[in-house]
Amino acid sequence: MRLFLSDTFYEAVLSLPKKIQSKVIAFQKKFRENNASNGIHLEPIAQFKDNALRSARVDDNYRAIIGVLGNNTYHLLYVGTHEDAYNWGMRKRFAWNEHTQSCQLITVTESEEVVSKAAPETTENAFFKDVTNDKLLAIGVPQELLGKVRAIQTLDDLDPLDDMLPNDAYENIFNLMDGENIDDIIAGIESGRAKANEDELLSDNNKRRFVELTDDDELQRIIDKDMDVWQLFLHPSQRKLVNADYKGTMKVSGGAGTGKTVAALHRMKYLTSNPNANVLFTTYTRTLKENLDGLVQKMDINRGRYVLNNIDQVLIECARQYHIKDGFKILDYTGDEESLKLWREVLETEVTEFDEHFLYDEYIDVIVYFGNADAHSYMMQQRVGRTKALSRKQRMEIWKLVEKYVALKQERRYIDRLELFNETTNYLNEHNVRPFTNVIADEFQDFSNPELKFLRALVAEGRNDLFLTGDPMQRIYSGRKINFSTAGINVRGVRSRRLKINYRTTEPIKRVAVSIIKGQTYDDMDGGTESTKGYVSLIHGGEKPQYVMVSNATEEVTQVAEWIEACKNSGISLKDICIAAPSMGLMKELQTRLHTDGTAYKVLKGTSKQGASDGVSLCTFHSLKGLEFKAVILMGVNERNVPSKATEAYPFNGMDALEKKEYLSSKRSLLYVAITRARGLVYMVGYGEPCGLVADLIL
Ligand SMILES: Nc1ncnc2c1ncn2[C@@H]1O[C@H](COP(=O)(O)OP(=O)(O)OP(=O)(O)O)[C@@H](O)[C@H]1O
Repeated sequence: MRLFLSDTFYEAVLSLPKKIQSKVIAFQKKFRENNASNGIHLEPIAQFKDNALRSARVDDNYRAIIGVLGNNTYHLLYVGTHEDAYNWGMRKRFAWNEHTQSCQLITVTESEEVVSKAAPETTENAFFKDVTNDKLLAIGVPQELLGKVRAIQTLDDLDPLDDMLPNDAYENIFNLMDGENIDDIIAGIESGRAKANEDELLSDNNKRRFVELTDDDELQRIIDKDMDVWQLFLHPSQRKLVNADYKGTMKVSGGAGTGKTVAALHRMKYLTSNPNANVLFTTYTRTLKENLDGLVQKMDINRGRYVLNNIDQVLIECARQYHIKDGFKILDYTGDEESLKLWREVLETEVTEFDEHFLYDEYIDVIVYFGNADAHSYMMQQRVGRTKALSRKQRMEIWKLVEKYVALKQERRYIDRLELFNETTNYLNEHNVRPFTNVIADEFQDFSNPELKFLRALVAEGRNDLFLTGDPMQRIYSGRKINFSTAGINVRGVRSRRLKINYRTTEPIKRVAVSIIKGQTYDDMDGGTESTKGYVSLIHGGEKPQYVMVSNATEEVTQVAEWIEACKNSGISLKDICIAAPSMGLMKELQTRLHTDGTAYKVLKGTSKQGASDGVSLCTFHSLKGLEFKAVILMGVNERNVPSKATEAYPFNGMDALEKKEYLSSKRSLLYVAITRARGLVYMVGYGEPCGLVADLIL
């Protein structure tokens, strides 16, 4: 007998009390031993519309719903109280789809008792009037729903079908309506089918929702380890990416919540199955690294085969190991005024039109960024992103000042952060030292070119060298332009893939998030543009995000307090709620209010969490990156803090056209990031001029 566990069953088990979970494990063992035994009561139920579905007895109160395929293959589909399980089973059909080689669950509504097998005539306005039935079947549309699919005219007609259609068919239809070519979709399905002589039940397409329980204790192990759904079930597009060998680098992009980090984690598991592996998993910020720590531990990976660190720590350890700039202090403009001080010192004895800010930026953004080692290379350098044009004479003058600055730094034993990246990269390349066998980097959009070059140098060029995951639409640090080719990383053509299924947010949240970035062009970081097409949300239904404008800060706080109360009343615990604002300063009054109300909270700042661990989280929009919550409340959402257009008011003073464009784009991305952290609810509030990016949400 073969027994499969479905994602729907696993999610249902996880929501049951521990005592019942143990009973489900015991039931599963008994079922495997002898499913015909009296205690199991495996039987069809008269109210079920599908003969392939059976009920089985877990205990007096609980029932499992089992899908039967052929004589000897059973699928655990759902478990719940007697009433809950029957209600579930009454609305489902379970079938093997030969086209996609996967089991499908179709939801039938009350009125769908009799489903027509024949597809009606296609009307003139039908969206799929030029698509043949064969092709619709090939993308997973069940025969019985062909008629309904054929009747679709606009995306709004797809909405009522999202519950009814199997998930894979829904995604494919959405992508088709979003402009994807049907033959490409069919090719994707084809590649997820089992190869000749392989077990069809173990095709990538089927493993997305069904894993085989190969021994009696497997379910127990899965539950005991408190495995998350993403650990067990991978989308075929994720699975294909992570369990493959590549000639070189692979870049994986995708909108927020499309499972890029999950893919990166599974990739690490795959690569560390090699006993000689020494894999680096890195990301830009320390906060993200902290979040990843917990996830990596869940993956049960051999500790000796990987290093998990944020990029700065990798640099520091590498420089220390190879004695690069031993004893030097690292300067960083954002956190340290020291480099500006050094520039001022250089300027004390010079007469020049350039000030320390201009020189600092020119040095870091051009000379260090592009690794100009001498005057000649600087003279020839294209100054991408810099707006002030420079004559040859001015460049010569700057280079002389740079030489003085570099000498002064050397004397004081200082090094700029990005410079240390360059020096360490040069050392690794010159000595052909490659500390890692493979490098995985998450959130690639945050890296700068010197950091990417460093990543390139950490691993020998070749098979499975780099695996980069990220989303150009989430680039929230303006001015940090990257280009893979310039960094020596080849991600052209087949070496770039996109993930499209949003596992995190509901469809209404995703729609608002997409509307924020729609119509914008995003650099794919390799000379092209990133597509914003084909981004399907797996979680259909749910509340539309709300945006409320109030008159002042006090009313804003009152509104937030009301939303917290509403969340609590609908069963969301405080730790699943996050309140974020463009800056922490905007949340002072809220903190006082939370104290008065006795609402527990914690402040997330960098890697630290101060306050009640089970309280509401408070943080800035920036700190929301990489996190996720059931409910996200955003404060301070107005045109001043999150501008949609360039006006001379507010923060634009002194910016040139390019800087304004970059600034606006980074604010857009920031709001996109903030909204997409929510799994279920998004509330926004502000006072003053409404933010143009979401103004249409105001009722
Ligand atoms: N195959 C899967 N099955 C179930 N859940 C998944 C799967 N892949 C991802 N998820 C869930 O979707 C959510 C988003 O995943 P993940 O963080 O990997 O996305 P991401 O693309 O890195 O997101 P972002 O760019 O917004 O940070 C997480 O809750 C994750 O557990």
